[in-house]
Amino acid sequence: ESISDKLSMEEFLVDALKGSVILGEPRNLACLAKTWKGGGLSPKGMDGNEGVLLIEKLKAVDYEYREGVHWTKCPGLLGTGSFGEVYKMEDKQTGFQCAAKKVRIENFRAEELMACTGGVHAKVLPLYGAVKEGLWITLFMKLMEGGSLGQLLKQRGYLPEDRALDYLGQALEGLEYLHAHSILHGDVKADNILLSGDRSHAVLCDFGHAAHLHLDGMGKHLMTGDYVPGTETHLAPEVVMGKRCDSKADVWSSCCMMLHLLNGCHPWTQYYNHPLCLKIAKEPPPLREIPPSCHPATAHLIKAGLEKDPTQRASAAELRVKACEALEKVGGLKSPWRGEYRQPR
Ligand SMILES: CN1C=C[C@@](O)(C#Cc2ccnc(-n3nc(C(N)=O)c4cc(F)ccc43)c2)C1=O
Repeated sequence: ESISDKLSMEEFLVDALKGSVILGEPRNLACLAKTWKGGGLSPKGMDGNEGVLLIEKLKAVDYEYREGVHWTKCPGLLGTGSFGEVYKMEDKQTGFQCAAKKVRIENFRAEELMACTGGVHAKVLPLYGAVKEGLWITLFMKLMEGGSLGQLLKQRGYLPEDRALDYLGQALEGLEYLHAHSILHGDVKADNILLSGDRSHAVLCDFGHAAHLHLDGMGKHLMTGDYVPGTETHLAPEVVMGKRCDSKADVWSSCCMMLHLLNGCHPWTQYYNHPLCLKIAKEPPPLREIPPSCHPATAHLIKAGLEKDPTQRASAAELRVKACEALEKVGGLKSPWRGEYRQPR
C-alpha cells in the first residue's frame, strides 16, 4: 500500500480505538499513544477511558479498564520512575498481578511506549499495556520481584566486582538491542535496572527519557523540545554540551552506573558540587574513581566506555564483550549473596 494508504489505515485504526479499551497488539498501542501527547481530551471529555491491553490476563470490561473498578493498586509504592509513581496492581477479574506506572497526561511522552512496543527482548522490561483514564496514563508492565538494582545497592553499600560486571553485561545486552532498533534509553542507571526474584536476571526499564535516533546515525540534539535529560551524574559530555547525541550517550551512562555499583556512590559527587554539568563537560573522565582493587580488564572496559569523544567510545556491543571477558578473568560469578554490608567507598 502507498504511504497515504498506510497513514489513512493508521488514522482509521486510531479512530476505531478512540474511547475504548481493547485487547490488542503493540502497534495499535503505538498509534493511540501518539494521540495522547497533546493532552487532547477524548470525546467523553475529562473522564475518557481508552487504551490497549497486550495480555489476556488484563481484562477490559465493555471496552473499559478503570482504576478501582476493573483493577486496583496494591498498597505501597514500588518506586518512582521518570514522571510517575510505580505500584503493584491486581486485575479484579483474573487476580493477575503486575506493576503499573501512572503518568499525568502533560508529562506523558509517546516515546516511553514506542521504546517497548517495538519488540520483545529478554533484557528489556515487557510492557503489558497502557490505558488513559481522564488526565492519567497508566502503563502496565511485568512485576519484577527482585526490585531495582538501585535498591539492592542501598542494601549492600557497593557490589563485589563479579556481580557488578554481570549486571553491567546484562544491561549492555538490553542496550545493544535498543540501539539496534535506533532507540536511545536516555537514563541508564541502577534505579532503572530491575531484578528477577532470585536477582540473577536484570532488565532495563523506564523509557521516559527514550529518544528515537535518526537512521542516518547523525545523532540527535536531545536538549530540544519536550526532551528532559536523564540523571545528571550519569550524563555524557556531548549531552551536557547540547551536541548531537547517539547511542554512545547510553554507553557513557552505563559506565557511570558501573562506578556507582563498585563505589556505592554516584561519580563526580565526591569531588565536585552541583551543577555537575560544567565539570562533566570540562574535566577529564572520572577514571580516578575506578577502585584500585579492580582487575585491569575491568578498569580497561570502564575507560573504553568513558571516552569523552563519542566516536572514540566503545559501543554497547563492544563493551558487553569486554564485560564478559573481564568477568571470566575475575573468576566468574562467585560472590555469595548473603555477603556483608560494604560501607560505600
Ligand atoms: C515497560 N515499561 C513501561 C513503563 C516503563 O517506562 C517504566 C518504568 C519504571 C520506572 C521506575 N521503576 C519501575 N519499576 N518497575 C518495577 C516492576 N516492574 O516491578 C519496580 C519494582 C521496584 F522495586 C522499583 C521500581 C520498579 C518501572 C517501562 O519500562
